[in-house]
Amino acid sequence: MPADTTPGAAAATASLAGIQNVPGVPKPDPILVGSSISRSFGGLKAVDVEHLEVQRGVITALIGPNGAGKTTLFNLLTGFDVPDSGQWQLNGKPLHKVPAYKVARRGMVRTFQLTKVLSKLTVMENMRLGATGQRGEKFWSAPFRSLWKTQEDEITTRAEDLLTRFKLDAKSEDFAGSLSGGQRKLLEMARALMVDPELIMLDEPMAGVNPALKQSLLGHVKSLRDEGRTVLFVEHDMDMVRDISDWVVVMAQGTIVAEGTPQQVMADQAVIDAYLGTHHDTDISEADETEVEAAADAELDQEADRG
Ligand SMILES: Nc1ncnc2c1ncn2[C@@H]1O[C@H](COP(=O)(O)OP(=O)(O)OP(=O)(O)O)[C@@H](O)[C@H]1O
Repeated sequence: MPADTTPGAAAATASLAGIQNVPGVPKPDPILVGSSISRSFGGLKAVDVEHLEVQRGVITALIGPNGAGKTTLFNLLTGFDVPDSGQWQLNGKPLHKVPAYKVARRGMVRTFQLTKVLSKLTVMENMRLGATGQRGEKFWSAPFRSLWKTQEDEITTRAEDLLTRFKLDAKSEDFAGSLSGGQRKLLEMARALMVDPELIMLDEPMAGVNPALKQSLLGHVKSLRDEGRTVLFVEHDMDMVRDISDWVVVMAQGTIVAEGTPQQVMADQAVIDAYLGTHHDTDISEADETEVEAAADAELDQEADRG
């Protein structure tokens, strides 16, 4: 795999140098800090995170087997669900009990595993909706109409620029429902950028994306880091995790069981244990594959010897 030579990659690696690979480890410049975050559904503790810090300006992957609590943690952090306990801060400001639209205004937005683009609205209308929560609605009254108009123009220009960047400008007036799965993911990412977030959280950005668009999506995620944004993403596609993440956090049964660089994490026994015994549709590492192949070869050799 070619080395990542994007401008943000070297800075991200440098900012993480020397950090211990242990769950909950403090970071030198965390944009997001959370403690004692828990959420149960009936008798099941879906999330039970003691401590988590997300380093600013880097791409962090959140991985773990199905049902580990990754999406639930995303929902809690972004105000789409309410925890049983816990607190967390964005840039040092508490976000606990802050509703989702206000979380977005403060600079943290998320996308969804199943895209939430509105099929019966055009691509442009979806983009404009991404900007709601800005000043517009308050400024509708007559004395402020010209200010409102200025803001509307700014929103349109920003939407057009983002659609061009994500190569969706030709589809601006198409219904979002006519887009492919990958294009919807791009639209969701572009829409999230309407509020100019500092921290963008992507829930399974590669799910349902065809191979041709995958590279383009990876490039877009890296470009977010190049702009100085922080990215936290949930993903099962281990190639993507290996390819673009600077840091990896591993969840299993609601807790964080490992943290580290992709190389450290893929070699971590706790991670391998977390994945074993749980149905999962992706491999863990090439090293594992080699080990499995070697074991199979040895077994065949034994069979041959016996035969
Ligand atoms: N609204 C809910 N009601 C009841 N149980 C829920 C609810 N949401 C999540 N859970 C349960 O909480 C646990 C964690 O689910 P969650 O979706 O957060 O896991 P995940 O790590 O994102 O999994 P996946 O990788 O499959 O998306 C699972 O056992 C799930 O069934």
